[in-house]
Amino acid sequence: MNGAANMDVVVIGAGPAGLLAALRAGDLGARTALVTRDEFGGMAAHDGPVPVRTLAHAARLLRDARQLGRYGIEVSEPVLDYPRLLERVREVTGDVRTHAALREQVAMAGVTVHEHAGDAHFVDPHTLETQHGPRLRAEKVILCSGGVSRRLPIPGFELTKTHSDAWSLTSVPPTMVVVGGGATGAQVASVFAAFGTRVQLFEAGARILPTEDEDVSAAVAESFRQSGMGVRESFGTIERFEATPGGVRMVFSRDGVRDSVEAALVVVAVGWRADTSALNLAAAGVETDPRGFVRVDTQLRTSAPHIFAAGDVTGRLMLVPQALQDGFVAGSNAARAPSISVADEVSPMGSFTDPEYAQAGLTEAKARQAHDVVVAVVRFDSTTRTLIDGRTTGFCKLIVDRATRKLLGCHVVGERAVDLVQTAAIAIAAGMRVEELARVPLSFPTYTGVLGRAAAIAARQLQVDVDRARLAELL
Ligand SMILES: Cc1cc2nc3c(=O)[nH]c(=O)nc-3n(C[C@H](O)[C@H](O)[C@H](O)COP(=O)(O)OP(=O)(O)OC[C@H]3O[C@@H](n4cnc5c(N)ncnc54)[C@H](O)[C@@H]3O)c2cc1C
Ligand SMILES: NC(=O)c1ccc[n+]([C@@H]2O[C@H](COP(=O)([O-])OP(=O)(O)OC[C@H]3O[C@@H](n4cnc5c(N)ncnc54)[C@H](O)[C@@H]3O)[C@@H](O)[C@H]2O)c1
Repeated sequence: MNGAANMDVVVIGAGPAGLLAALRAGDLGARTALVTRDEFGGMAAHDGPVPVRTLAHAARLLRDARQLGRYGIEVSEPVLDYPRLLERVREVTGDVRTHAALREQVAMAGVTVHEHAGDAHFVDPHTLETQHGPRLRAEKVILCSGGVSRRLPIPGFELTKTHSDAWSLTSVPPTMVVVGGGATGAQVASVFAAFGTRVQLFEAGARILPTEDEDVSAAVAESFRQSGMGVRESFGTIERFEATPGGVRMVFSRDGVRDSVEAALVVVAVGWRADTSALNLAAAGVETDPRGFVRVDTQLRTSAPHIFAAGDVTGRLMLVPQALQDGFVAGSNAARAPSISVADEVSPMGSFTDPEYAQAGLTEAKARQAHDVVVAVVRFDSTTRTLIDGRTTGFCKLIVDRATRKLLGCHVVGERAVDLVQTAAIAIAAGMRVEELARVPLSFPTYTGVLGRAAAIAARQLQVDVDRARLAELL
């Protein structure tokens, strides 16, 4: 109709959720089209984890270089050439794009891909138009349009930046205020502090990283402060932003007392909202929840029965592995009668700050709400590998159910926290008892060994397998 190509399934957005949704629908034999505003890979590949992790890697290299003297290696003070670092970021995102296995698989599944199509929007519940691409008629639609930084309705907000502006800076700013101490804000603050920027991190809530275990928030804040970063929690309410000769001033107040802070750059990272403004969801009868995310049921069906949604646009756990799982579920359910649901699986997550932090399973506070728990903590200043590497900041905390002896949660601050926590996630997913984990002869001396030691300490507290567990306590 009206020259529109007829498809069984149209997927909007080629981030991780959209790629998996299109691949799955194509694999199941549905005539599938994938339309995306810009490039294949979405925010994840071009503006999120891949480029930000590249900046974080540069920050790590600087840290490592500054440690060389401790190991008898004399070099001059490292100097960062920011434009060259951005070249490296472009090279990495290009390589990831070229080698993305999903591109080939999507093509092999017979999916028609429309890259750089501009914004897609609904004309009616089954018809979509794109700015630069085709008009499509779809039996089923899967919304995978991701999210964008939340804006604050505050005078002068247009003077502020987001993490995305890192890609267009020509040099490292001398000073920076970061507003919002969640995963994005903490990462931006940590990376630019390592690059030599004097950073002040402002968090409205009582602690930075509010979804992490309380001990993790406290330890990361303490490390940030020790490194010279200003960390202001419960700082009050922002009144306005103003331009100054040297940058931007943020005026805020707390308990009736007005204060201000000024920096060359103010970066705001106060959360993520669904990227739905261009979609004209009203024409399709798709409802959003009070936070503005697309409302879905466990089979990822929206309020319109033939339209599904997956990934960040739903506002559930906003991470790449979850986007991929969502994509699989939505692609399966769109291509055939809805039959599978999103599972409530253990979701390891963490961030590449200095120090790194990561979690799998429940925080201690949440675990205590429903379980009688045993908690074992191993500090990084007492374990062999961390001492060898001179990385003695941090800890590994294991939370175990006293009755079942199963692992409920693992929280790590310190070097390689994100990798260490993966092993805990495997143990949690496998339903291992803590003494079983303590018995695994982990390699020595390793960061994962710290987890073995925490498991051994917990087993001793539970008085199980005490003699064998003692072996792991050497790690
Ligand atoms: C700074 C930062 C760091 C992060 N680090 C990590 C990390 O280390 N690990 C991790 O797991 N997660 C991380 N995340 C989160 C992760 O990037 C997201 O959870 C993930 O990208 C979500 O995938 P998605 O497919 O839902 O959406 P996206 O990756 O956002 O893709 C959505 C795509 O849809 C397109 N689109 C939007 N609207 C339209 C339209 N109307 N028409 C056509 N196309 C449209 C967009 O242009 C985009 O290409 C990070 C996020 C940020 C911001
Ligand atoms: N490494 C990673 O895995 C990674 C990195 C970045 C983002 N992400 C994902 O992206 C999503 C968005 O992350 P985010 O950090 O942008 O948002 P977020 O919602 O996780 O954190 C926003 C922070 O800003 C604070 N805040 C809110 N309003 C404020 C205000 N007016 N002034 C000061 N502070 C205010 C909040 O209390 C919170 O701490 C998260 O779900 C996260 O999982 C993941």
